[in-house]
Amino acid sequence: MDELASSVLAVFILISSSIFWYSWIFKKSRKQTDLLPPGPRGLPILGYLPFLHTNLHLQFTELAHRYGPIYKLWLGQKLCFVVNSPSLIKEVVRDQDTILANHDAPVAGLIATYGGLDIVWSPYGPYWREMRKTFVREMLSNSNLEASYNLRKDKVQKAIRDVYAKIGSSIDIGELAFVTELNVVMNLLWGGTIDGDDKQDKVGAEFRKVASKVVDLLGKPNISDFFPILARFDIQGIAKKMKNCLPYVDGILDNVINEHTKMVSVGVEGATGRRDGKKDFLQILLELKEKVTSVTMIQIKAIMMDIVVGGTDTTATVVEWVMTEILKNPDVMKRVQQELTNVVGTNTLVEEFHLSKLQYLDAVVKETFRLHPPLPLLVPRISSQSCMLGGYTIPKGSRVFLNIWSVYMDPQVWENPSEFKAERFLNIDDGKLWDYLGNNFEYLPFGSGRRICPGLHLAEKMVMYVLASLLHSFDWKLPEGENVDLSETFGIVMRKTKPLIAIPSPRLSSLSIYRALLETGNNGSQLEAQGVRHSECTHHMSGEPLCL
Ligand code: HEM
Repeated sequence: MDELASSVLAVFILISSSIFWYSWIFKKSRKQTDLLPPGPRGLPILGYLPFLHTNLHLQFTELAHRYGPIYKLWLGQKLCFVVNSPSLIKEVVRDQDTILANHDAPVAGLIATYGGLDIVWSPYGPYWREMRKTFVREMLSNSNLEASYNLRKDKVQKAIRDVYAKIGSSIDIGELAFVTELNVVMNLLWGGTIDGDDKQDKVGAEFRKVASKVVDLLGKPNISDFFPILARFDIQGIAKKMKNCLPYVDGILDNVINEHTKMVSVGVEGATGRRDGKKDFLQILLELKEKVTSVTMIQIKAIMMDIVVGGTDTTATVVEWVMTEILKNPDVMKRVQQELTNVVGTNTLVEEFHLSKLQYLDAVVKETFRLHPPLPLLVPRISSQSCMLGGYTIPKGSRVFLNIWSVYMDPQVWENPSEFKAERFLNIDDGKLWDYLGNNFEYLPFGSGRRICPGLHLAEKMVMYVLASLLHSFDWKLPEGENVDLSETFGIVMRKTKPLIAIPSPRLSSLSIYRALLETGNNGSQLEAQGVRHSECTHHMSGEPLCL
């Protein structure tokens, strides 16, 4: 009933605002017609909104074939531009980088980040610069990433134990990847603060529930974003739902922060520094707050939200797509595993120092980023002033989509673009940069320019580490009679439509896994409890717990 009432209200407001709206567009377009690029026509008031398909990146690429490398379209009240070529993308992120440096913040995103106090949605300026600098220098510096390695390792090894306990049964790879990446992210955030797997798991489970709700709400198209004039009516109730989530997120973050403060006040050993080489991000942020009094607790929480939302679904989705491509191409699986055997051996588990030597796996991940980019339109930008792009005017306040999908599918740029071919990233003689740093405008999975993803080095480590570990410890196959399905669904992150289900079998001998897990700090009874058994060992049969 509520929904019906608000829809009727919406229609009424739509009609009454249409007269005002029409005259506004007319005035605007009359002023700029000559300089605007071509683009598809839409309906009055609604623009092209009713014609949008679910998979926006595919539709935008089809439209590029019709209208060229830059075109315009109205989505409700918003004038949008889609750029589709490396040279135009370069114009956005280099030549016009200050004018187009803002991300176009959705209503739900602003609510989730305490009014846009985070990095993703703050406008380009001194506040954003300070927050980003803090994030990159204080939390994601090489030394801090090194210091937090144990926090990643704990959770990746937990994933190996969990998979080992399910040998021979069907596993939802997306869920495994999401839980693992979220555990890794949460351990990085506050793993040194909350000691003990049980306590961490409890906070993790609470946070997982609310984090997936936040991510889902962020992915929903919201009328308020296309008709800011209607935002206060919140027709789909998305703002209200997000506001309802916030106290839960806040409560969890407050609890963790209080726990930490308590540890410091009662003088728990190492609470203000590193313990066992662990230094979590919360520790770094709270130390920073002591040093820089202008940093507030709300800003700390907003940064934590960026890390959870930015670092989980994205990395987990890539892991699931890589596993999908590997299961579709058994030769690729064989070659990846051969490389793992050569680099890591068969008696030890993967460690992060191995990753830089896994060149073929790196190429497989890069090719997967190209064929299944988590953000095929990156994060849309908004013009803070009127500017020129490709010879056309981009009026102030327009939304600009950077369609990297159309570049990835362009046969002029990539030979046989729809084909999975990891080797193209091994060809170091072509004189091009095939890294994630955003300087090659033909390949930009993490964006480019001053807004490039600051979490890219951490993301690269997390994706490679989880994949290498899953593929080194286990062989994977599809359930009997199943085929690999490649369909995708566009959203805040482009996910697989149908979850990938696969069955693990041990690749290393069980004794090797058992020994390796023990050597890396896991305890014997914990392994036994989770079903990791050193079955070749006769002592095990006689019940001896530590027989190695
Ligand atoms: C596979 C994983 C990831 C992908 C594909 C990805 C992709 C992106 C992209 C495309 C952007 C926008 C860049 C632009 O506008 O040019 C971005 C921004 C951002 N990402 Fe990531 N990201 C990933 C992981 C992470 C992680 C792990 C974190 C945090 C630890 C993170 C935090 C952020 C933040 C804070 C921004 C906003 C930067 C700003 O506005 O200045 N991301 N990311």
